[in-house]
Formats: sequence, structure tokens, C-alpha cells
Amino acid sequence: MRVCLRRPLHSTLLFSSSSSSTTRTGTTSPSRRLGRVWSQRSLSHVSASASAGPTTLRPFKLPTPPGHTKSQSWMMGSKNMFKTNSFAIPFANSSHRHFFNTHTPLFSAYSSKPISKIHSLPLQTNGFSSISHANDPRPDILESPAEYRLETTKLKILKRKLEELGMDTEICVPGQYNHLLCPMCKGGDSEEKSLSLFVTEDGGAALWMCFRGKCGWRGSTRALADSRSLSGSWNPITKVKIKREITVENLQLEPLCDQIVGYFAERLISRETLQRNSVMQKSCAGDQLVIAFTYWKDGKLVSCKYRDSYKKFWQEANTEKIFYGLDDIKDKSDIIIVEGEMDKLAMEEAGFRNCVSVPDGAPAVVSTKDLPPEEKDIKYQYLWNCKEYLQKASRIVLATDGDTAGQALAEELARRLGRERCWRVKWPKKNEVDNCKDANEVLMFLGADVLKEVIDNAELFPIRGLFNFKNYFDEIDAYYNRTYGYEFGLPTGWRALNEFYNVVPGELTIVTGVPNSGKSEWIDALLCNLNETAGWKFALCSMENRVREHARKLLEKHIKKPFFDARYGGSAERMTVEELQQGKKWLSDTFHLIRCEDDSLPSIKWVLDLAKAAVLRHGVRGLVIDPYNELDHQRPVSQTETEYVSQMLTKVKRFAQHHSCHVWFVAHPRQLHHWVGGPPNMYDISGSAHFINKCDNGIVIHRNRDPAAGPVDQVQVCVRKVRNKVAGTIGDAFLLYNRVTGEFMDIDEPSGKR
Ligand SMILES: Nc1ncnc2c1ncn2[C@@H]1O[C@H](COP(=O)(O)OP(=O)(O)OP(=O)(O)O)[C@@H](O)[C@H]1O
Repeated sequence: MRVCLRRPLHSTLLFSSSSSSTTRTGTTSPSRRLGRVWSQRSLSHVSASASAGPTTLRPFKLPTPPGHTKSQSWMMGSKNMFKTNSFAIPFANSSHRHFFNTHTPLFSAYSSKPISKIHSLPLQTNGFSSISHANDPRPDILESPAEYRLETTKLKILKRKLEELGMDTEICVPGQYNHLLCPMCKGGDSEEKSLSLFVTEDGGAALWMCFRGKCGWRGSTRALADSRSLSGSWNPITKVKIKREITVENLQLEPLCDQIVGYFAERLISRETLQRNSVMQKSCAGDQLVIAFTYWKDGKLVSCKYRDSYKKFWQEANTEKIFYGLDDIKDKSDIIIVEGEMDKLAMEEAGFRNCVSVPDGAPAVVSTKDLPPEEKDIKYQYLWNCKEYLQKASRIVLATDGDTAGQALAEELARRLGRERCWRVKWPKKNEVDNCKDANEVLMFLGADVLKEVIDNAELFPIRGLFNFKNYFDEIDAYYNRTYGYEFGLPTGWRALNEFYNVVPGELTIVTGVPNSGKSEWIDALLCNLNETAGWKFALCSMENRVREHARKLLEKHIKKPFFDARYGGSAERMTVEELQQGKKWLSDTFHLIRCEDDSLPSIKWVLDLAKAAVLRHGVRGLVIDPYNELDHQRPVSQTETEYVSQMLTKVKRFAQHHSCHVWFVAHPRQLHHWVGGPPNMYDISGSAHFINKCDNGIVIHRNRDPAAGPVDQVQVCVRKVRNKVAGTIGDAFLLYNRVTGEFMDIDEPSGKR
């Protein structure tokens, strides 16, 4: 017999007598080298890092469970304590061979805790409950160890059928949920054993389901046509559970040996904490020792969870599912919930006894379904079983793991406990790159004081839709420092307007004016200016314009020459072919057209979806919808136009805000019966007062058509509403319109530039 004393990674010691594995495989596998096994036998050969003596196991004082006195009868002697006649070969049989294929350190104080995504179904077995693996080492006293049964003819037939489907049934045990590689998805990139296969105890039938969301393969089969109905076996909810009476004695639990205490010491869990929490050990599978986390309720042992040196967990079957450490939160108003027993113990080292651990780890993802009724909420039965312990809690800190599964668990707990009384923690960095993932890591890497700080600084669990300004501090700082850009809005390019209207990304400007007032012209001129000063690009949904005419108007403004030698151009020189070529390139680079090619009216959703594509694909900063009445306005008969306009504008505003895209929306005024030539009011917009109510900016474009009343080329830009005072204020600006080029200019612009 050779005793390996090589020091593996993470400074853990290898306690295994390696002869069994080296004999079987010829060489010691990597994971085997990294692992260590707690065994009675091996202890006589090692010098442990803990305080254990070199050759013997020293029993320590028996723990007193919470709520018990030391004299109570559950205290027992350590009858196996000095047994040395058997040899620790914990996973030597073929059913455990795949453990040797894993490349994770099998026994490290730093290894990650399993999540329950591979234990997704509640198990109804005689021997083990849901966190048990078919290939876990088994305590020798559990009821009906189905794995030891002889395979029946039925089972052989069944296995053959399953193998034909691609399942590896070699290690599959009847009466249990077995976790296999799914033949359909092969467990995805991580090759996880995502297929849960249940074989009835008589070996007559099987059903399975792959728990990978992307796969979800499920099915069932029977060995023989007359095999028992599957439904009887696959109904964890309706099956009546008989809770076993368990005691420390009948589970044959023992006080922890120094070697295991030493293991805990590596994780900075003290002997005192272990004793107070009645952490014990148990001999099973030869003389292998496993940790026994005892679960107490009102001072009575109700369940026990085991953990072996390979970090495999299993739990006494047919026992009540409760929180670990439950009695510690009795009548407490302030409690902490963690994701594992080690974290519960770590919390105690930081001074928090008011802490419990969930018994089954975390779900892979948050369920998208509604909360099931209490009796059907199988995965969270422990929570309902302990509800009277939670009722008084007004502050529940959910200190689950920082990974996705841990956060999913926090979410699921908060859903059930009520978010309003839940807090959550931020795990600190353990090095430059990584965050600590749980309480025990914080304790190990940063110490008890930091762990205490983490809990003291827990923040309110977010409630969808309920925020605090501090959630936005980064954004507020960026706004203050003007790092977003355009905080004051982008100037329009006309000095006369600077004071009143500037273009802020994400806002909605409604533009109105009587027909022919120049609304479209002014918006086009504005876009040209914004492109010239800031390089902005735009999506145009201008339904009244033919493309070529719209191109002409834009090119005239850009090149500042008429498109044609026509009447309106007067003596001005027409733009050259070269200028046209350059202008066409500018058009293509600057504008993206949203048009219904089949002459049907576009819906607002259609327009916004295309505008979104233009934002994402071309980086447009502005969208023009001109005009409102050219959109498809099919509204339900039950909806008024006012309601319809309100909803439509909400969609437009959401688009604008979400994509930081300014939207100009042109809407006509209703028919003005007694119009005397003045600018219309924003409330005159046909359809709804919501146009003025919901927009960020409201602008009326007006022009004088009476030579007697003033110059007819003068345009009045009436800024009637500005929600954001940083960007402007109400007031009128006057510009001059150049009929030849379509440009708008400040009135005091040097005449040469006009
Ligand atoms: N200040 C102005 N002086 C003279 N003509 C103008 C002036 N402003 C615009 N126009 C002319 O009026 C016509 C209509 O302009 P535009 O299409 O911009 O008006 P609109 O308000 O958008 O019209 P509608 O409401 O019919 O869509 C164009 O031929 C344009 O050249």
C-alpha cells in the first residue's frame, strides 16, 4: 500500500490511500491526485494540516444542537472512531468511474458549489432525495437501497431500449432519478448531465427529461407492454410522503474528527461554530467519512444532508425539507438566507447567527411561470415548511451566490417572501478580476470584518418599476459633467432660434402650421443644418414627397443652388452635374428613406421598426414623420381618437428615448373656420390635445402671405412648448426663406449669404 502525500493545488492535502485507484487505472488520474478522501484508515498515515494527531483520530466534544442541553440522549459515542481494518476506496466500483473524468479539483476549499440545475426534479426515492446522484456514495443505513437489487429481466429489456435511444444506462439505478448525458443535445457546450432519467423501482418503465432549456427532450418507455403505468411513479406532488423519524443515533452520526475539523479550518470555520451547529460525520461506503449537516426544527432533528470529500451531496430521504439552521431565525425580525451550509457557517464567523441556508442549492434560471400554489411549489417546499419562522422577519437579506444561478435563487426567494422585505448583497472583489461568489469566499479571501460589512451594506432588493435616484447616480454625474453630449441640445443653426429651441437627442418635437406654411421645408433645412454642424444622419418618413422631389429640395439647400433653370430660380445659376454627383453622395450618406412601396399607408409600428433598424444599422440621430394623417390609423372601435393618439405618441416617445433619436412629427391643424391669417395654436392640431400634451417641444411654422402685413418671405417659428428648460423656452423667432434654394436664414444674415 502506498500513501500519497503529494500536496495538490489549493494547498489541500491528499488523504487518500491511493492504491485502489492506481491499481485500477494504472496511473493516478489528475482529479484523483487533486482529491482527498476522509477515511478512518487513511488517517493513520498522514500528517494532517489540521490539529489532528499524526496517527489517531481524536474525538472532540460532542456538539450540542441548538435548543438542546448536553445531557440529552442524542449524544453518542464514536463507535467507529478508531476503526482501521477497512480501506477507503470510495469510488472504486464502475458506477463511479466518471468521477475520474472530471477536471475540477475534487476536494478543494475553493471549489464551487453545485447548482441544482442537474437536480431539477424532486426525487421520490426510498434511499435518497433530490440532490442525490445515482453515483454518489451511499450511506449504508438508508432504506431500500435499490441500487443493490439484481437487475430483473424487465430492467434489462428497458435498459436495452434506453440504450437504443442513446442513453448510457450502465450506472442507472431503478427507483431513482439518474442524471445522464442527453443523447439529443449532448449537454451543450458544458457537456452537463442534463438528462434526468427515472426508472421505476421494478425496472419496468422509464421516463426522462432534458433540463437544458434549449433541448427539453422528454419521453417515456416501458420494458413490456403490461408494465405498470408510469403515471403512478412520476407524480411527486400527489404521492403521499411519509416523514421518517430520525435521530442522531439511528443515523449513526458521530462527532467530527480532527481531520474534518481541519478541513473546515481551511475554510475559516471554527470548531466552536461546527459544534454549535451540530455538524457531524458519518462512516459509509467502507470506512469513508462524510460530513453530516444536521437539520433541526424546534430542537428536533428532522433531516440530514451529507457531503463527501468529492463535494457530492445527498440527503436523508423522506425527511422534511427545511432551511439549514432554522432554529437560529426563530422570532427574528432580521434574517439572512444563504445558498449553502458552508455559507451559513461562514456567516456565523462574521457574527451573524440569524442566518439560514436553503437545502437544495439554486435553480439554473428564474422560472417564467406564475408562482405555483404552496402545495405544488415542490422545489421551494422548504420555504413553505418554515413559513412561521419567516413571518416575523421584516428584513431578509438574500445573500445567495453571485453567479447566475445564485441570483435566480434570490429572485425566486424574493418572489415568495415579498420583495418589499428583501435586501440583497454585492459580493466584493477577491482579486483584480473576480468577485467573491459567496459568504465563505469572502470569509476566506477578505475576512470576517469584510463579510460583516457586506451584510451591513445590503441594498434593497429591486422591485420592478420602483427606483431610487441612487440607481441613477452614474447617469446624473454624466449629465452634470456633460459627457453624454448635447445636454443643452444641438443648436439649430439659426441664431434667432438659439434661445428658444435646441435639438435634444431622445425628444419628440411636434411641428404644425397651416397648409403650405413651410413646415416640411423648415424641417428639411433644419436637418441640413444639423448634418452640417454635427454630422447627424436621419431617417425620413415623408409620405407626401416623391423621392426625386424631396431629393431636389434637400440638394438645393445643401448646394445652395437651384436644381433647375426654372422660373423659381430666377437668374441664379443651376447646380452643375458635378455638384449633383457630390450632392447625391451626400444624400445617400445622410438620409435613409422609410417608404411604403405598395402605396399602402404605413402603421406607426412599421415606421418605428424601420427607424430602429436605421438607428442600429446606420446610426441615424433623427427621424421625421411627415405628416401624421398619412399614417395608417386603424384603431379599434372601442378606442377614441384621443386614446389612439395618446398611445401612438407613447410609442413614438419610447422609440425616441430608447434610441436617443430625436423625432419630428408633423401634424396638421384641424380646419380653422374663422382663420384670420395668424399662426394656429398647438391645441388646434387635429385629433387630440395629446399632441401638445405629450410632446417635448411644440413648434408652429407660420408665414406671412399678406404683403401689406410685412415681408412675405419672412417665416415665423413659434416655439409654443419646451419641456426641457435646459434646451430652450417659449418664444418666436423670425427667419427669411429663400425661394430659390429653399434655405432659411437669420434676418440679420449678411445679404450676400441670403
Ligand atoms: N416663407 C415662404 N415664402 C414663400 N414660400 C414658401 C415659404 N415657405 C414655404 N414656402 C413654399 O410653400 C410650399 C409648401 O411648403 P411646405 O411643403 O414646406 O409646406 P407645408 O407646411 O409642409 O405644407 P403642407 O401642410 O401642405 O404639407 C413650397 O413650395 C415652399 O417653397
